[in-house]
Amino acid sequence: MGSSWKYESEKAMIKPVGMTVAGLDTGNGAGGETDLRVFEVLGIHGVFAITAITAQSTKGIKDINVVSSEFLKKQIETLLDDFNVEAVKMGMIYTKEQFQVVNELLHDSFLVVDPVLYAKDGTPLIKDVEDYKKIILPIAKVIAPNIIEASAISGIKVEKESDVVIACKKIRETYNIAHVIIKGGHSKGDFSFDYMCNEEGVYKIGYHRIQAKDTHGTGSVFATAFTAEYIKTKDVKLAFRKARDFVQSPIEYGLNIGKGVGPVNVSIEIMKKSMKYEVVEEMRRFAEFAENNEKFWILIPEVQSNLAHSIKPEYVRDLNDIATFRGRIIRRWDKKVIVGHPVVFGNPTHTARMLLSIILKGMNSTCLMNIRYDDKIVESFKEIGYETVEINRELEPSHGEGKTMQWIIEYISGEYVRIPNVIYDKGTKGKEAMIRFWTKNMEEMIEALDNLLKML
Ligand SMILES: Nc1ncnc2c1ncn2[C@@H]1O[C@H](COP(=O)(O)OP(=O)(O)O)[C@@H](O)[C@H]1O
Ligand SMILES: Cc1ncc(COP(=O)(O)O)c(N)n1
Repeated sequence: MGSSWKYESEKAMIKPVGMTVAGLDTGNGAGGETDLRVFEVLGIHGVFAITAITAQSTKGIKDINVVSSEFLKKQIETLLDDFNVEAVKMGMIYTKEQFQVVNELLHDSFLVVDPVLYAKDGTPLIKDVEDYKKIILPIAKVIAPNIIEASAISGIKVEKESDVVIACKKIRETYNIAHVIIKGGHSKGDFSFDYMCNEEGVYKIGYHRIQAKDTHGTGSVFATAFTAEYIKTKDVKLAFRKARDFVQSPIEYGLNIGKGVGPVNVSIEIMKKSMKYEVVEEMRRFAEFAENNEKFWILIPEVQSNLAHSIKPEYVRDLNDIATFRGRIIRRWDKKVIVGHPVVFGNPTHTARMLLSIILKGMNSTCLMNIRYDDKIVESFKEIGYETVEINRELEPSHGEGKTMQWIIEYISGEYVRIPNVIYDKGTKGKEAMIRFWTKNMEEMIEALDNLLKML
């Protein structure tokens, strides 16, 4: 090694390439630059031929500067000359001359068309609509209108489920498009249903409709995710399923930025994954602390302990965002403490449930451990400066397994503005007395327990 080491360039990476032909949204909520982010998140190298620059924010479109058809042609030719473009997503495209360029250069491509007739604020994003229908639609392999666009393209007013299927079939037959997807974001009901119809039949996918304000870009994200998944699998049905699944979290975690309709949160899932990795690392650090501290066994009750640790509280939605040790934290006969790896998310333990309830009450909490009940331990927590609260388990109504932790937190939050960090009960028939201790982060958890153990 040493000076003889050299960079192994043979290991250079490759990625499939997808193209977006779209407008630029200066507010980065929809349009081509959002498509590039979707491609990136889904493992595709995105390239972008730009049709128009919109002066746009969450408040809407103020102006449009159309790129000449000659320059659009230059861009697409330049990209096709160099990259192996496996599929093309098309969003905003404005003039008849631009349609002709696309027809000339991309008629053989796997073209996924998002017919963005109007932006959310009502601004037309396609000027020469009749020419668009004649020139662009017949070369599309897939088209993905929302119900308003589907009505305009098919001439059938799409309101009920049966209208969707009729419009789907009519668009398919009129323009000879292999796969027509009608998106249900603008319809009503508890579920947002999307339909795809092709030669083989009609497929319907429904996800819970999220009561969301910040939905700018849903259509761009769906069509680009579809294109990316098609590039990876070459399977239209699978791409439809995966794209639909992909848009749900970005809508759920929509960004409340700007004064209008905020953008959807494209990178939320990779962000959550990287937060989960940090959680795993911190759990490992905790395990080392617990196994190496000679007095740690003092804290472990008969039922054994566990530590629940979550990603940042504002990102927590359910138990899947909270980790625990699958094998708990165990005190052996010889007082040795063993941490039962692995770290798992979504395990419905008491500690995870209680942490979730505390987080959902708005506390800035990410760690919770259950600790053996002992007067001395409670007193030591007080001495360190933590607020404590005693719960009388006799007051608990009968509500079956799995509800106790939620009940405890409901009960406390009825009495306290801020949920105390130390919550204990002296047990009841068949239930061991227990202390539950939460902190804002792992740093604080380890420091507090270290100090506590020095006092015992
Ligand atoms: N409030 C919502 N809850 C869940 N899914 C939604 C919601 N709004 C839109 N979607 C989904 O987002 C995708 C884009 O749909 P839509 O909003 O109809 O498109 P567009 O942005 O073109 O108007 C579809 O898969 C649709 O089901
Ligand atoms: C450049 C550009 N392309 C597409 C849309 C549609 O997006 P939405 O339907 O979310 O407004 C947009 N507003 N701007």
